[in-house]
Amino acid sequence: MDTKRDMQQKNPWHRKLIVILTILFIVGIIVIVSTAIIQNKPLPQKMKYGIVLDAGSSHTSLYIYKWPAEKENDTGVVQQHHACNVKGPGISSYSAKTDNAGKSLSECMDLAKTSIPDVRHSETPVYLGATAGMRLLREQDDMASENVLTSVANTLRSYPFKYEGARIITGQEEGAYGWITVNYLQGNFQKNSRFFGPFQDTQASVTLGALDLGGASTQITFVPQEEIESEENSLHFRLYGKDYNVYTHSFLCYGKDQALNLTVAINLKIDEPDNVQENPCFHVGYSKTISLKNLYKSPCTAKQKKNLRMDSVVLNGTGNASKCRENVLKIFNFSDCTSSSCSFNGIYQPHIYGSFGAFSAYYFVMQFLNLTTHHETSLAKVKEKMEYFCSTPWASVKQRFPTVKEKYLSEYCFSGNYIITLLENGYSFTEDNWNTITFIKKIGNSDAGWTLGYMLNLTNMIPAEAPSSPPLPYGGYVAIMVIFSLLLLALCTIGYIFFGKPACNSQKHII
Ligand SMILES: Nc1nc2c(ncn2[C@@H]2O[C@H](COP(=O)(O)OP(=O)(O)OP(=O)(O)O)[C@@H](O)[C@H]2O)c(=O)[nH]1
Ligand SMILES: [Ca+2]
Repeated sequence: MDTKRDMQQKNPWHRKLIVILTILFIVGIIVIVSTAIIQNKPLPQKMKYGIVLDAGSSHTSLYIYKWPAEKENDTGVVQQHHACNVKGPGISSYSAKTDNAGKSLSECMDLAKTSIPDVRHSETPVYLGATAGMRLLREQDDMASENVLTSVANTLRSYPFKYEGARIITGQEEGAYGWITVNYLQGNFQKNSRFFGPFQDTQASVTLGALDLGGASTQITFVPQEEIESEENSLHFRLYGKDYNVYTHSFLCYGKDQALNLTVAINLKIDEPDNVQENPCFHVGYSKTISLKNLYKSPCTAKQKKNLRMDSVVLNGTGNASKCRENVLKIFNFSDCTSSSCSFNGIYQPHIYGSFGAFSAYYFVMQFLNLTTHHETSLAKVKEKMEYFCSTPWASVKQRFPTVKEKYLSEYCFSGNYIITLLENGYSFTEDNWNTITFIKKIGNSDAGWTLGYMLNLTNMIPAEAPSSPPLPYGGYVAIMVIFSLLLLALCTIGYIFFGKPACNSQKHII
């Protein structure tokens, strides 16, 4: 009995109960904290997908984008998942056999079907946007352009995706969406764009201008320092709570393929001896016969049509970069400016301002010519390199680059000189601001181009206002939970030490 009483005095039942309760309490806290942490841990994310087909003048590309479903409106979350180059020419080349335009897309569309999970197919939007090649075909033959669009639409509808339309986008849209793409990918809209009470800065963040050089048209888009004078070149955006006034212009016929045709046509002399044109934009030893029917077929060159007795002309390269630029310059008209400043052909352009990203053919050409590292390459150096490259005989060029497609290789001399002329004489870039241009293909994993901006806009993924509060990052959440539970534990221990013991003692007395 004494031993039992001793035991009871040493280890009274309520003391045991307190210990058990404390253990249960601590275990409970651990369970609650762990559950809360696990619940808040980003679960395997549900991804959404979108498909955009860029039906350009020279070829069609299909882009698949993906983004986490819950973060739809955060900037910078949409990424390129996959890209596919359609075999064959652009859809406008199928004007005589319009059924084949749709068929040409099947291979890439089949690929899209396998690269997007089946369960997502029905909710995945698919858009086709056609650019300058189709704008020209519509000018030439409205019916044929309609038939081509019907053909591609029928093919797209035959897939399990959510068909959202096939249309010719305007040059203004092409410029605008290219600008949105590069700035979205650069994260420029995100910078300082969260909404913190009434003090949000509505001043637009610094953005990157967009230079796009296609086969049939070219776009320039940027936020100028001065006010934009012409409404038709002006875009107003409110993105993430900031206002942007953007200048854009698309020059139809000034893509590099149409510009080459235009340069040949303008420099063609009626009394060309033996139907031969000495052409400084091609290498010495290079010779190419072009049919005049083809040359004048496009609305871009139709106005240049001369009364020639011959059917074709032979272009014989003379390989001279500065003479090439003199020839190219003739396709630009620098008179007839009715605004305070113009680029060319009487088109208003504010002064060049800020930094630029130049993509598409700007990149293909400058990358091949090794002229993309502009920080070391001045405009004078670029011209010097062009002089050397163009004067290299065609046989040597071919020998040096045996794997490069002959069509591309033969045109780099023209293309490089065209790019210099367009940027320097057309848009008024100078030696001083040449280094503000970066030649880019991709930003992160995504290609620079208008397609991403087009999809972001059509799926309403860029909100006008900034998200109201920054979400707590996962790490921060874990830290807060741990600190909170440690505090609770400390309080518990203190409580037990100060109040638990006297309570035990007093109970001891009672018993
Ligand atoms: N060197 C080189 N040239 C290319 C390559 N891909 C396309 N091009 C050429 O670059 C020019 C522009 O190509 P894109 O930007 O695809 O033009 P596009 O979208 O078809 O034409 P637009 O409808 O005017 O935008 C065309 O003359 C193409 O033939 C490439 O990989 N290397
Ligand atoms: Ca293009």
